[in-house]
Amino acid sequence: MLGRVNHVAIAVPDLATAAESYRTMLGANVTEPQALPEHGVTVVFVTLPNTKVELLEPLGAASPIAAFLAKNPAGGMHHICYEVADIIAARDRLKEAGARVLGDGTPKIGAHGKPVLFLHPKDFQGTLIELEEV
Ligand SMILES: CC[C@@H](C(=O)O)C(=O)SCCNC(=O)CCNC(=O)[C@H](O)C(C)(C)COP(=O)(O)OP(=O)(O)OC[C@H]1O[C@@H](n2cnc3c(N)ncnc32)[C@H](O)[C@@H]1OP(=O)(O)O
Ligand SMILES: [Co+2]
Repeated sequence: MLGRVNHVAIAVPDLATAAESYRTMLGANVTEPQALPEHGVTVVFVTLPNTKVELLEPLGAASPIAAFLAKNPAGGMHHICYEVADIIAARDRLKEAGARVLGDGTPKIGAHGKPVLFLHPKDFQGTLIELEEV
């Protein structure tokens, strides 16, 4: 069911500082900020030869990452995104297996313009999983 790792996401308290650190300290190629109010985050992507790193900061008062940053004020690894060919089939298989699909189960359009869903971290070894249909 799982394809490539599309991205690994790091929640950060300040996106500009984090992006600059990747550019100057790590010599990385970092995209410009993308505000995604429907997700409650602003993101940049660090482009790598084999995958991406998504740096994200809260956007708006109801950001889903606010509680995470309250617990991890310096930031930290937030989620891993796996690619799937058919997100509805993946969702239904996971629900059948007893996994909690977050939200109402309807995929949202993610940062790459593709449908995404999230799976509860408590069902996957303490790791928040995002699925992106490619
Ligand atoms: C940019 C768009 C898109 C893309 O295209 O890439 C994105 O990536 S958007 C990214 C932001 N959106 C989301 O994260 C949506 C899914 N997340 C959620 O629905 C919530 O964050 C959550 C996972 C349900 C947690 O909600 P929260 O308000 O933090 O609830 P709790 O504080 O009660 O947490 C419950 C429990 O889970 C632990 N937790 C929370 N977040 C994570 C995490 N990222 N990784 C691992 N564990 C996490 C939290 O510590 C609690 O555990 P206990 O304290 O042991 O109960
Ligand atoms: Co993501």
